[in-house]
Amino acid sequence: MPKVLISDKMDPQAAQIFRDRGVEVDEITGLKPDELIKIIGQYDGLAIRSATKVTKEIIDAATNLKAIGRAGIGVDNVDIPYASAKGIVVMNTPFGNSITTAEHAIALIFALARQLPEADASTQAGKWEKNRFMGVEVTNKTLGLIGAGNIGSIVASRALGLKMKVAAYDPFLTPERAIEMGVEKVTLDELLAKADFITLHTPLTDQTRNILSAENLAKTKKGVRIVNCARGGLIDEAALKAGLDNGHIAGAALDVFAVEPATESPLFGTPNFISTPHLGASTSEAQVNVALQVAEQLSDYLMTGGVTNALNMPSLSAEEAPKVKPYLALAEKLGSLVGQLAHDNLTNISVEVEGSAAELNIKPLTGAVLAGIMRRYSDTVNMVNAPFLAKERGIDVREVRHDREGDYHSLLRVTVETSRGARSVAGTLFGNASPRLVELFGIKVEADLDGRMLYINNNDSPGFIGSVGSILGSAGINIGTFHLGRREAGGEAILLLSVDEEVPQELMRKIEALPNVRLVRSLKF
Ligand SMILES: NC(=O)C1=CN([C@@H]2O[C@H](COP(=O)(O)OP(=O)(O)OC[C@H]3O[C@@H](n4cnc5c(N)ncnc54)[C@H](O)[C@@H]3O)[C@@H](O)[C@H]2O)C=CC1
Ligand SMILES: O=C(O)C(=O)COP(=O)(O)O
Repeated sequence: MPKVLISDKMDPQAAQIFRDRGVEVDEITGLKPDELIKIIGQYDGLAIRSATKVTKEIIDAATNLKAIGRAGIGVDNVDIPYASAKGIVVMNTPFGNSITTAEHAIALIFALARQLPEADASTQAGKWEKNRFMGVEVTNKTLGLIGAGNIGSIVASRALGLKMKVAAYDPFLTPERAIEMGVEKVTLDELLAKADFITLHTPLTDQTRNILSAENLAKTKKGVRIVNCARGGLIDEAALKAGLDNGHIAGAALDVFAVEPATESPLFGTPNFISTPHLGASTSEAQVNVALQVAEQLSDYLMTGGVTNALNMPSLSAEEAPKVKPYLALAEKLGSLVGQLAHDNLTNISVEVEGSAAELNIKPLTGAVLAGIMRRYSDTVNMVNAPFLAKERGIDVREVRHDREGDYHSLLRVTVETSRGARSVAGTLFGNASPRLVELFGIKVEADLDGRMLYINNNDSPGFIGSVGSILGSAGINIGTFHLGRREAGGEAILLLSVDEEVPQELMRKIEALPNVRLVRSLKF
């Protein structure tokens, strides 16, 4: 039974879903990194929010971990490249808390416009400072939206409802989408120059880090009010403090900080500064959404192989997964066969599907083929990290889907470029379930690729099979299955044998020394 650790505070429905789906679950929150390192090795899945930092050290200790599920959106607390290299799927729940976070941004816009927290504190202190708290209307003001994705779009629609004008800066926002959203697409400098309010809704990346730098804050309109419900690190906090102190910035509201938990900050106590402790996603509705989703996604992956919302792997629905699974096994076996036989540095790999295989999602199949091929470099390779390893090695991967009907109801073909030209292997599923090789380097040969095998490439000649059989037999090596194929009578032939134990080197050399032998290889599946 797979085992999952919930390491951040999550709605209890998450644990219930894991149990209902047959996944064992522990809920231990507030672990320090060294405490997490000690226990993470026993888990197949890890469910987190933003508090758990999944660093290289944690991943190195996570020797059984197959998937990390983020109950929320931002995954900057997970070292995704390292998780990918270790073959761990990283998933998030990209929509579950977006309305809630957008609403928090709108709440902070109003809180700034009317200085609600300070007015509240003053009133409750018995001061009744009616004249101190002069606010501004948001109607007809320009909201500068940095990042117009899921949350940014919801903020824009709410702001338009409040009769604000919305100017959006997002390099990936198309003019058509901007029209559909009812926003003006602008450059960052245009936004800084015209916005009365600025709200940030981008992930934290190398491009967005410090996007509101001291230099950019200086380009803003005097009296600007700034909201950040996205990620700390997008704003230069020291420059923000200076802007508030010198009156250029009329107000700022931060839900997120460069260092969290932010228990101290030069910003604390600054007039017109509002803060909340990373509450953007904290509503009962959003927390139920993300908890249910993450538990379902992780259980699907661990129990059926279904992949949803993964950031480092193609999606595969839970319905599709059982259909694709036998093809994944076939794809991996064909990849492994090619990897073991073509010893060149492979630079071009093509994966072709036809018949019923052509109706499937080809991406996971390609991942499995690559995993099979790359296994000769590393035994920790899997469908998640294989495409990354292939890319790292500069391998060009092509996927081809044929509509044509061939000799088989479905066919998967893997072709690699070698110094001796293109070499290709093909296979099918028997009874829709058992992977079967049907062609090896242009020669028709039907074989199961299982366990230990011996590949012999020879010139077709009488008595050859008998000599191989007697070499193995006299050494007490049992032959399980025997598969033959040849180009034409007397031409190039292939012998694929399954053997019950490893064939020692001296026997391999004996077979190599037989007349008409071109190549002998020991294979393992
Ligand atoms: N405070 C909180 O509790 C929460 C914070 N968030 C954060 O909100 C942020 C936005 O989330 P979503 O809208 O769901 O993400 P999203 O991926 O849907 O949208 C992000 C947008 O940023 C844009 N973008 C990327 N690079 C950019 C750049 N250099 N300049 C301008 N725009 C750029 C993208 O094109 C995309 O449209 C994320 O950082 C997420 O972690 C999300 C949920 C809760
Ligand atoms: O979903 C996100 O990106 C968030 O920032 C929410 O963080 P949280 O789950 O509340 O720790």
